[in-house]
Amino acid sequence: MDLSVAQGLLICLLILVPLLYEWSPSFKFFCKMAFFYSWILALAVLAIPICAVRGRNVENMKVLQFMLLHIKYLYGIKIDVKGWENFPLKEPYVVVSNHQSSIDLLGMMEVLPSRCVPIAKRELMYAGTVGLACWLAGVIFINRKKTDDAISVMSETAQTMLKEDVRVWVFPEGTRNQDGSMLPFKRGAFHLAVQARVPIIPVVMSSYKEFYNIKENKFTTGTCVVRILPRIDTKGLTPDDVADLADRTRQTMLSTFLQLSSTPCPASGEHAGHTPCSAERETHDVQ
Ligand SMILES: CCCCCCCCCCCCCCCCC(=O)SCCNC(=O)CCNC(=O)[C@H](O)C(C)(C)COP(=O)(O)OP(=O)(O)OC[C@H]1O[C@@H](n2cnc3c(N)ncnc32)[C@H](O)[C@@H]1OP(=O)(O)O
Ligand SMILES: CCCCCCCC/C=C\CCCCCCCC(=O)OC[C@@H](O)COP(=O)(O)O
Repeated sequence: MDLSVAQGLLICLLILVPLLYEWSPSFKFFCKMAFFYSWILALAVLAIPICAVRGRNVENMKVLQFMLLHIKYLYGIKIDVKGWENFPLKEPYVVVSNHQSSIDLLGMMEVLPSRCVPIAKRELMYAGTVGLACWLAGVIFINRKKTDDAISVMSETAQTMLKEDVRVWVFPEGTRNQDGSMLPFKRGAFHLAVQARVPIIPVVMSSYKEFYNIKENKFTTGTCVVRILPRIDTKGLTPDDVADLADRTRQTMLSTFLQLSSTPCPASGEHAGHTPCSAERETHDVQ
C-alpha cells in the first residue's frame, strides 16, 4: 500500500513537473537557473583534481574554459563572435566587458584568450567547488567593500601581468546590470592598464533581453553577439588620463552595445526578432 502511494506520488510529480515547467515561465526560469549553477558546481568537482595537478596556475583556465563550452548548447544559446582579429597574439592586455548576468560566463568562455584571468568579487571564492576551481585557475579576487585592498590587489596585478605574461578580464561596471544600458565604469581596470602600460581591448556582449530577463523570469533560446573591439592604447598615459580613458571606452562600448542590441531582423527564420540584422553586423565588420 505504502509503495503504491509512493508510486502514485512519483507519477504525479513526473507529470506535474514537466507541465508546470511548460506552463509557468517563473518555474521554468527557476529550473534553468538552478540547473545552471548546480551543473557548474558539479563540473567544478571534476575540474578540481585536474587543475590541482598544476597547482594555482593561469593555464588551468583552459581546463575550465573547455569544460564550460558545451553549456550554450544545453541552453540553445547561439554565440556569434565578431572581431577575432582584435585580440592581439603576444602582449598582455586588459579586456573590459559589459556585465548583464552570470550567464555572461558563456560569452566570456567563448572568446577568453589564453593566459587570461578574470577579476572577480571575493564572495565567489567561497562558492564551494566553484570557488576552489576559480582559485586554482588563478582568478583574481577583490574585496569590493575595501577599496584600498582592491586597489592594492590591482596594483600587484599590474606587476604580475608583465612578469608572468598574463592578461586580465575586468567587468568595469563592477556589478551585474540588465537595464538596457551600461552602468558608469569604475576605474580600476583603466588604472591597471595605465600602470602596466598595456592596451585595453573592449568586448561587448549584445543585450540578452530577447531570450533572458531576470525581472520577467524569461529564459528561452536565442542569440548573443559578442563583439571584440579594436585595442585602445594606453602608452604615455598618466593617472590623470584615467577618467577620460574610462569615459571614452564606455562611450565606444555603449554605442556598440546599442547598435548590436537594437536592430531586430525582419521576420524570417526561427530567431526572428532575436538577432541583430546580419546587414548591421556587416557594417560593424568593415569599421
Ligand atoms: C568547470 C568548472 C568551472 C567552475 C568555475 C566557473 C567559473 C570560471 C571563472 C569565471 C569567473 C568569472 C567571474 C566573473 C565575476 C565578475 C565579478 O565579480 S564583477 C565584480 C568585481 N569586479 C569589479 O568590481 C571590477 C571593477 N571594479 C573596479 O575597478 C573598482 O574601481 C575597484 C578597484 C574594485 C574599487 O571600487 P570602489 O571601491 O567602488 O571604488 P571606486 O570609486 O571605483 O574607486 C575609488 C578611487 O580609487 C581609484 N582607483 C581605482 N582603482 C585604482 C587603482 N588600481 N590604482 C589607483 N587608483 C585606483 C579610482 O579612480 C577612484 O578615484 P577617483 O579619484 O574617484 O577617480
Ligand atoms: C557551499 C556553497 C555553495 C554556494 C553555491 C554558489 C553557487 C555558485 C555556482 C556557480 C557559479 C557559476 C559561476 C558564475 C560566474 C559569474 C559570477 C557572477 O556573475 O558574479 C556576479 C558578480 O560579477 C557581480 O555580483 P553582483 O551583481 O554585484 O552580485
